[in-house]
Amino acid sequence: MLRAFTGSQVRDAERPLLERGMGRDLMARAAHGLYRSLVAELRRTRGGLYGARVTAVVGKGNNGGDALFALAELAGRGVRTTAILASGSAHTEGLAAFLAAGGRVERTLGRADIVVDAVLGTGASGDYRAPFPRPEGIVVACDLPSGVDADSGTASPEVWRADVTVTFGALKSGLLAGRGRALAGRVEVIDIGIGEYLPQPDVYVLEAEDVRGVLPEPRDDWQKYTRGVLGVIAGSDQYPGAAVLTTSAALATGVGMVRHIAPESVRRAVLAAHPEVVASGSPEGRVQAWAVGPGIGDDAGQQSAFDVALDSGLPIVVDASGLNRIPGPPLDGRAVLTPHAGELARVLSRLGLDVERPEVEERPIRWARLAAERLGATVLLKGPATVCAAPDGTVCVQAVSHPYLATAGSGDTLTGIVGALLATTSYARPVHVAAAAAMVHGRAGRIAAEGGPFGAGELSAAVRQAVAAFQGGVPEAPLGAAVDLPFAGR
Ligand SMILES: NC(=O)C1=CN([C@@H]2O[C@H](COP(=O)(O)OP(=O)(O)OC[C@H]3O[C@@H](n4cnc5c(N)ncnc54)[C@H](O)[C@@H]3O)[C@@H](O)[C@H]2O)[C@@H](O)CC1
Ligand SMILES: Nc1ncnc2c1ncn2[C@@H]1O[C@H](COP(=O)(O)OP(=O)(O)O)[C@@H](O)[C@H]1O
Repeated sequence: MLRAFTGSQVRDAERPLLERGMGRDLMARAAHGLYRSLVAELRRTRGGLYGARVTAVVGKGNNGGDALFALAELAGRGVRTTAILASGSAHTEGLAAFLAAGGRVERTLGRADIVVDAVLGTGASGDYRAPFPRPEGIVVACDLPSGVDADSGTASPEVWRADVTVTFGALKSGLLAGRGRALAGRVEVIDIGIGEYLPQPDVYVLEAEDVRGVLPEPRDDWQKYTRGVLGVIAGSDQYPGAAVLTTSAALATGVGMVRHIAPESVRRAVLAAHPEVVASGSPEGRVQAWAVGPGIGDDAGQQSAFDVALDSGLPIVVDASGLNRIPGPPLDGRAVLTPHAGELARVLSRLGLDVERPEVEERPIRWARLAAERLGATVLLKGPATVCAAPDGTVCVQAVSHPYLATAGSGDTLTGIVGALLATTSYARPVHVAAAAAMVHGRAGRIAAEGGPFGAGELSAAVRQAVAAFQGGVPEAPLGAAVDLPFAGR
């Protein structure tokens, strides 16, 4: 599991070392890490350092200092380096090292293979105005894209989109969610030796092996009931397709049985697609978990089935119109709610918090965490990155996804995946179940996208492949020191 921290958590972790006079060492490690990333980027894009030009736009703080020392190292390798002092002054020692190594200070952005954005890092406050429009070529952000808030991921309008962000000490929460995620590009974390001073993380990111730990491992002694039965309350005469999508996804994720509750016409549609489903008009028979809400609209029978499911005290995932029917807090700790930003804004408004969809999109971690704490349930907030928050404040952010997932019915698929995992993994925490489900869904989206755009009806086939890939332990992306945040800003 990767761990991410707020900007102030990282600054607090640096403090004991700064007090011991190690500030220069920390900056040297950060600068050397940035230098190495720039070398790798130059090798990747132009085959080597010979004849390369790198420009840094630097602010007056330590963020600019990091970049000046990094460029001094590059200059020592023969790279032509220029710096633009965005606020007229710069970190004194950094500038001296840069000039001594042959770097030049300019006023305008000329041609460069890479432009380093080092105006502001964790010391940013208030609105930021970039000194120039974003250059066309490769931008590498030093610690954070200047103007991105390290905690929330909110960003001033003019922030440059980075191709790569080289961040120091630890992954920052603001690079995982909100606009910060889209602006950061690929994120590389440089260890500067503050690990032992870091507190409890602000946010976690599940990796492939964590997802494997949540997925049930096939066992010889399984039988369909012990493996896990999922009750699905989905679909109505108005929205029959949602029931097909939810049950398809649950079956593809793997369950002992799906019991489906819906009006007759919907049951017929589900049975035509999946004859193995056990269907009835009202909740009956035992289940280990419930998936409730997709396509139930205002169907009175489905709504009272929902009440039965809620009263059962079993693990439950609630989506779509089901979210309008959740009772006030506290909910059962095993409940998982799966709103998108608009739905979460409505849920929060019912709790007396006046918030609109754009605010939720801007600070997804904050609002998901607040909703989970207030409701006493796990909240899975959907969007380009999926934020899963537990009532105790634990948050997981999963960014493996594909923009083609933004298609009608893709959320119904996710509900089926969450439901299947709730029914079959009694040992995992709901917040980890939710995050693992988001990973399966996101990876399925990527697999499906290999063949071009798709409708949600085609997603379940890819869900099976995603589950198989996680069970086989195939890493999705270079996770660990480098965090791949796919499609960010592209
Ligand atoms: N603290 C440390 O020991 C280390 C810090 N490091 C680097 O230092 C950075 C933090 O350095 P600083 O605390 O000097 O802060 P920054 O370099 O992020 O910027 C602070 C300066 O920018 C100004 N400023 C703030 N918001 C602004 C805005 N919206 N528009 C214009 N100017 C604004 C401030 O007045 C201040 O002078 C980190 O991001 C990281 O890059 C690294 O060198 C590792 C070690
Ligand atoms: N831009 C995007 N990039 C990647 N995934 C997205 C994006 N937008 C939405 N998603 C994902 O697609 C799904 C959409 O769910 P939802 O909005 O509930 O759709 P529906 O209600 O039509 O089923 C969610 O899992 C969400 O995280």
